[in-house]
Amino acid sequence: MAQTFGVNLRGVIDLLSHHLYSSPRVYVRELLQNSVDAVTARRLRDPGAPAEITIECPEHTGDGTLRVRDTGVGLAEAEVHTLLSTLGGTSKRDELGFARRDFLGQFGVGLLSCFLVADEVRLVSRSAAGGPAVRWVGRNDGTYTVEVDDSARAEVGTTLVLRPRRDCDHWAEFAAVAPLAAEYGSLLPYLVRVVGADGARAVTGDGPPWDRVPGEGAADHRLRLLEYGRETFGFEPFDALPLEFGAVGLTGVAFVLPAGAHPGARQAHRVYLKRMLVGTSIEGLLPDWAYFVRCVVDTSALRPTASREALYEDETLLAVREALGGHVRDWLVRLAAAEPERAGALLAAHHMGIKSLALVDDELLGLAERWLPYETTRGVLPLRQFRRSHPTVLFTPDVDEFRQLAPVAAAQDIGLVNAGYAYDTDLLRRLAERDGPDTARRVEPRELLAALGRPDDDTEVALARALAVGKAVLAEHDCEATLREFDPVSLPALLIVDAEGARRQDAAQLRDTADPLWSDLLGQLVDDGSGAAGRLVLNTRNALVARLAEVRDDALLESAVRALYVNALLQSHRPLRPKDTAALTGSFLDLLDRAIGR
Ligand SMILES: Nc1ncnc2c1ncn2[C@@H]1O[C@H](COP(=O)(O)OP(=O)(O)OP(=O)(O)O)[C@@H](O)[C@H]1O
Repeated sequence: MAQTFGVNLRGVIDLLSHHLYSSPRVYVRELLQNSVDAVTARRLRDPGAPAEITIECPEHTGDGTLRVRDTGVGLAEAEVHTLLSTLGGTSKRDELGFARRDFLGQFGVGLLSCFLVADEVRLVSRSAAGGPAVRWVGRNDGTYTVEVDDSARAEVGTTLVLRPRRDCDHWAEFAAVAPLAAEYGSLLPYLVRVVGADGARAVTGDGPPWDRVPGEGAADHRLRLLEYGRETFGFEPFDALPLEFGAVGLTGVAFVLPAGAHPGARQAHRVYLKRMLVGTSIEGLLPDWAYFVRCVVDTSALRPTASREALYEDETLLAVREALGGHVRDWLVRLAAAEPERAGALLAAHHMGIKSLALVDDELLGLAERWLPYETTRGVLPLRQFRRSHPTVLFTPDVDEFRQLAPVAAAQDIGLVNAGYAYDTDLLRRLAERDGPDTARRVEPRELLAALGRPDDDTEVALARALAVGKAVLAEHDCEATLREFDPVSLPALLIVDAEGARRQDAAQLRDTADPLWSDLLGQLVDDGSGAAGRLVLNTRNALVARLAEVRDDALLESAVRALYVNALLQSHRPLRPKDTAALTGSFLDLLDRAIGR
């Protein structure tokens, strides 16, 4: 026979009240929300009914309690049992169990948040549907009492009373409650007042601050939005984009950050659901690439999690995210057309997000090409400008490789673009897909070698000996020496290592240190390749290299070639292997010794 689960009430209440919510502060929100929903329910039947919610703090009540009074729909005796005293019991779901769109609550647990600050909650209520007034007392051990007392309350509505535990006194004080009520409820459509020792303070105002007030011009509205953004987020917005999506009942405003935000920075949006604040650092409202935009929105379509501290990740949230992302993107495209200079500055400030979007969006690809600055051999330029002088964009997918090759490439008038930062290589590949394979191509280091001139025969003969000695020395480093004449003359040697060669070098290094099993495997990798991994290109235009022709002492030649090799290796920013470090120390000390000894 099927049996039903037993429930440890105290445990469940403790779980829901203490572990669902992140802070006791939310009890203000939950009580406010219940009163708002009660007023809404009453007004659905009687649009002219009063709509007032008053929170009276202990400074006003004088007996240490906090009271929340509303002119809502009230509860009859039977409802007190089924709704108020039943965990998960709620009047805010329809027959099919779906949350009703008019109401803020839906889970039937919010009232338990009172037990974050009090052990007992009292309530008196009179239902708009008629019947006598009722008193209810609920305790955190899961017990409650109900009594009908028609004299308890004359008007329709509800008053909830709680006496904070001694350690929670401060949560009920006016100084805590008024700011909390204002934070959560300032946009609520009914009058909400908090009463302290000095009288009442209304926390609700004129509705969403982003709404255009009657008679307000577009320019004034914009200035007001910018001011609101400044106050809310503490930065001077680059721009403010009004948001309005009727389909998901969303209104609000998006603020664009002025300077570069970190792409990994958390998106922190201020989100209201049906005019009640959900949180000030809600994530996931915009696509990741739009990390430089912060929104304040109110929506009726999104769902909160049970704690009401985050948004439920559902289809609607996906649709909202896509719609908001599209809006920001369209704004960017419009800005680029109307105010190109401004757009350029903005794109440069947020290039990471724009680049990631450009990978999947042709229009943004165009903007990125036109505006985003790239490091090139002709200086820092947008790609479109670079392409005017170099129809084929040759790029290096690695920053170090660019640093090493750029001076030589520039001197030969070969245009090179540094595509070593995030998204750059993929972006250039997308350009090539869009405009044809000749648009952009990864430069092969050996290609650069082919562009460097060969020295004349006399120079080759004069340096043949140095080259022969160098060959033996460099073989230890899996490198070959070659003579070329090129600019800049100040550069004695250039080390060209292709990716495949570098891989073999790494494998060889590992093989020397790895255990036998790996050594075998790595050995195959190393043996697969043909020829040396690197090429030390000696610049015959350089005076030092030219003077190697006069050196007769082989030991000195060896040290000189070693020193040139290590110097070129350091310039390429590649890591030094142990034998490279040994070559650096050995050649340096030998040359120093010779210099001092002379
Ligand atoms: N001030 C009030 N006036 C009238 N009815 C109320 C009041 N407060 C609570 N209730 C009734 O008690 C029920 C349970 O309230 P509770 O706050 O626990 O959950 P909820 O508001 O339905 O959902 P949620 O957990 O999402 O807040 C409500 O659905 C409502 O019917």
